[in-house]
Formats: sequence, structure tokens, C-alpha cells
Amino acid sequence: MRHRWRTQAGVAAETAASVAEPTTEEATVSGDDQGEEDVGSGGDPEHLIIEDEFLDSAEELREHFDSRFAEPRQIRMDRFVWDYWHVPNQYTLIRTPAEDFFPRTLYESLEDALLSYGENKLGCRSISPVWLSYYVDGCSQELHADNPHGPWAFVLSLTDWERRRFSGGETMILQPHVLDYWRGFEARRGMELEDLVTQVEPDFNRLTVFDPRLPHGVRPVRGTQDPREARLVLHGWFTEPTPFFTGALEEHEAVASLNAALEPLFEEVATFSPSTGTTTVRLTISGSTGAVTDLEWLTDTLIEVPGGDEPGAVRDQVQRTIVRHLGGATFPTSDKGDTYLTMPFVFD
Ligand SMILES: O=C(O)CCC(=O)C(=O)O
Ligand SMILES: [Fe+2]
Repeated sequence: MRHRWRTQAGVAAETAASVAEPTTEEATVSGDDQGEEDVGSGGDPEHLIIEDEFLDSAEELREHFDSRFAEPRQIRMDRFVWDYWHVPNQYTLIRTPAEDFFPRTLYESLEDALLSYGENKLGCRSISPVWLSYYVDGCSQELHADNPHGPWAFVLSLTDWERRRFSGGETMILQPHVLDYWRGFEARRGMELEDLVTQVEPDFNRLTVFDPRLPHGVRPVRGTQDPREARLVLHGWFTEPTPFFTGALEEHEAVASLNAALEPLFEEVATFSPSTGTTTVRLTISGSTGAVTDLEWLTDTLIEVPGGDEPGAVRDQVQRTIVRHLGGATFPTSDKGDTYLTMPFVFD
């Protein structure tokens, strides 16, 4: 769920909206009262984002993979690039670095698309090296959490899911309520797999982006031994959450104003009960006034660490504080137009 907040000047960020998710709610604020009743990203944290039809070159990547396996009897040096990765009772799959496997321009089309998605939607400026992995009969990933890897994991499927001849292969992600099991426990209600894990089918060209702190895995694949019929995915992590400017102002022109707003913001947030996760907002900075005219919540995985002084309050406090300090910031003006700042806040 994404909400949007606007200053009184109320200039709609139509250009920003074209690169951002559609918003579901807006709140107009007036004067000094910054509409604080309505400012949050709203609701619960969001741990899963699905983008279908992600990549223009997905078919070409798939064709390249198929061509390398087209003649099983033919010995070519480029066959010998695969790592059979087996950690007993944990990971079994066949993988290779995507950068080495694909022709350069094709790989760059993938990398460019992931990098610009990470910057625009998540505030992450980098990606880990991308793996290309296939899953034949017996392959799976048991539940695990990739905590140090980055705020978001991604899986881009090149699997011909509609025509698959295997079972399993869904990405499974533990549902957040399972990690807080006793709070919502209902003694009379049974639970099965679908109540405990979210399963995401790797449709062809679907980008699944998820919070890798949640225990997750890949359901065991059964039924094919042929790589051309396998579950086939590109996967890795979005990393380096840092501010990202597009539009009129260059980073070096805006960074002093940003830091002036961030300093008191961080001081205030440091007094709150601990929380963990990443919240990313996008600001629209008016070229003519230097004021912030729009603040949009892009992603939000913030979880309150249990045991704090004021249970349930921290997400709200953090969001209000971000809005108050960043919404009130003033940047240099620019006759080149507006500037958009994607700003991730990492709490750990
Ligand atoms: O392929 C997937 O669906 C998940 C991949 C994953 O969790 C990982 O590589 O760590
Ligand atoms: Fe993982």
C-alpha cells in the first residue's frame, strides 16, 4: 500500500509518477500543520513486490540459454561453466555467473534494467553479481534468510512456466504472521502450507522482489532432468541503499541541503524504540522555489523490534519524522525544472 503526501503548493509530481508505482491515497496538507494525521506509508510493512513483463530482452536471454543446450551430444568448451551447488539438506541447484554466460550486450540489457529498477523503486544503487540457475529433478532451496546481502532480493524468471513439465519450483516466503505466531494465535483454527508460506510462481519474465530477511526458499522441483525443461532463473540482491537524484539538480548541488534536513531527523529517530528494515521515499523538489512539493512512499519493510518502550508506535513515529524534516527541507532552485530524490532510510 502506498500513500502520497503533498504540500500546500500541491504541485502534482506527474513526471515522478511515471516512474513510480501508482499511489493509492493522497493527503493535502496546509500551512504549518503538515497533515500529520495522514502522512504514513500506511498499514503494514510490505515484503514482496511482483513486476510482470519486466525485461524487453527476456526472450533473447532464454534463446541464448536454449542454444547452449541445443545439441546434448556436441562437445563445446562453453558447456563447462556450470557449478553443481549442493549443500546437503539446504541448497541443490546448478548455477553460473550470468555475466560470463551471456553475450556482453545481452547481459548489459539485463544489468541496466535491474540497476534502474533498483535506483528508481528501491533507492538501491547497486546489485550483487547475478546468478543464472537451473533446477531439474531434485533441486530446491530449503528455508533460509539472506540477511547480510542487501535490503531486497530479486528473482527474474526465464522459466517457461505455462508449459512446464515439473512440479514445485515456486519461490516460498514465510508469511510475516508466522514470525509473530502467538500474537494472532487462534486455538481452533488449523493451518496448512498455504497459510504459512506465500508461494510465488516464477512466470516467464516475472521479477519477484522480496525482503530476504524473511525465511524463504524454492519448492523442490520434480519431474524433469532436461535443462531446457528446468526451472530457470536469474537471481541476486539489490544493494547499497543510498540517495539518488534525477532531474534538474546534480547530487553535489543538493547534498548540503539534504544533510541539513537529515541531521535533526536522524537525531530524533535515534531516540525512538529500535526498529529494523528499509523505508524509501521519493521527494519532488520544485525548480522554481526549492521547496519539497511531493513526498511519495516507495517501499517500506520497517519492523519494530519487540520489547521497545512504546509497542506499536515506532513505524508511525518514524514516518511522521521523515515527513516533517524532509517535507520541510529547502533545496537550491533551478531553472532546469524539478528534481526527484529517491531516499532510502535503513534501520538496523
Ligand atoms: O530462486 C528463488 O526463487 C529464490 C532464490 C534465493 O532465495 C537465493 O538465491 O538466495
Ligand atoms: Fe535466498
